[in-house]
Amino acid sequence: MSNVSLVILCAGNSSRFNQSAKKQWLRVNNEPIWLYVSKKLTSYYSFDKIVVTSSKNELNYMKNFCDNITFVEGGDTRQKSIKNALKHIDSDFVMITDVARVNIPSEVVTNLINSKNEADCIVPVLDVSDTVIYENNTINRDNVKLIQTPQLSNTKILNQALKTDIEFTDDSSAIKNIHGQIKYIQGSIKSKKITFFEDLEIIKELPSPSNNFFTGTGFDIHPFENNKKMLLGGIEIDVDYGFKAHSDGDVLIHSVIDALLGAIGAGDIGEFFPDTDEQYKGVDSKILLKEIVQFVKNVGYEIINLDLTIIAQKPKINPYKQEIKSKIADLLKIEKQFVNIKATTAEKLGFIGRSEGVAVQSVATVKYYDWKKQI
Ligand SMILES: Nc1ccn([C@@H]2O[C@H](COP(=O)(O)OP(=O)(O)OP(=O)(O)O)[C@@H](O)[C@H]2O)c(=O)n1
Ligand SMILES: C[C@](O)(CO)[C@H](O)COP(=O)(O)O
Repeated sequence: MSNVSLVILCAGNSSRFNQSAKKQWLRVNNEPIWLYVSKKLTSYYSFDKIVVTSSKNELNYMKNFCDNITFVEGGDTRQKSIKNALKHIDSDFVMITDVARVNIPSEVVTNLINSKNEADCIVPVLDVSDTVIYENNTINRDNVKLIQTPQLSNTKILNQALKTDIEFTDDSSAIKNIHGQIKYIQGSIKSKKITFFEDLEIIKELPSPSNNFFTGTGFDIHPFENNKKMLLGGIEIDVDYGFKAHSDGDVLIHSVIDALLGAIGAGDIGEFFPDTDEQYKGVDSKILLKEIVQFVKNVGYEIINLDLTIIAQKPKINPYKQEIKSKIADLLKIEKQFVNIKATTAEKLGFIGRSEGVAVQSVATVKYYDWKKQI
């Protein structure tokens, strides 16, 4: 046992990166950055345990990628995410890093490990080579250091240091606040963090996302219910019956959601919006689809096209096809030409043939967001 655990902080919103995909979900070949970073750091050193913090809605999805990482829900701030992660650490030392420092060199990790008994927190820093102005006055740049991650802390002392309401921007500042001992070691320009879109330059040497296309299928059925508004594909259908359901019953949108989740390997609609949850009672399915489209994009995909088959003895679908296409294209934020709708009866066979309900089958295709093309 090495007595050192690794925490990769990955629960941020990536708001300053300002792209449809979050920075932690950019792909290197088929690997999201967070997994790439985790594999890289664990190739340098044999950590006791690897903990990755995740935002609440990405936590279950992350678990689909590997079994040797403990995934922990992050908090509203970096520091709260660290506190949550520390609850899962039982080694004496913990190395904590930002996920967006993608190119950390092995020497930095080795130097941190080798210094672990020399202070309460070991911190890689960089000197500043430009002139520095602070509140309009030029100050001695030799006194200015840029603090990086990973930082290696004594777990007990870090836990103690974080028992505060003060929000620190890094672990060493919290430890310094309780008069812990800090040792600064040489950082690396290669450890620079991706914060803004322009910072993609940092990873331009890494392989592009793979050109793979991914497909997913969706299927949903709802029975009719009299005297209810019918919503299908996000539009109102002019009949005096609707669909029986926990939500608004939009069987087409539910099928599309499952196809999208299938394409990105994220399970099914019930895992995101359980039909036992009161908050989804009567919910507008367009809201659910918007949330899923956002999720698909956040975790690093672009939607290519959608092909739908509506199986209905009644109502007649043809008069509504164009309007449904426009609505779905708008919700998916793709061009209308990439949404296809087919309708068929069930030839009077079975429950659909007896006009008891409608089924919709969908196929969605997605590909990775290509960050390299954006540089
Ligand atoms: N509540 C939070 C906020 C941030 N982080 C992580 O802490 C690091 C801080 O880096 P930063 O560049 O600030 O990431 P974001 O918070 O995602 O970026 P932004 O501030 O632009 O939204 C990142 O690894 C981020 O995922 C976290 O785990 N939990
Ligand atoms: C921890 C850190 O990376 C050290 O420089 C930095 O403080 C993180 O800052 P951010 O505001 O979360 O980008």
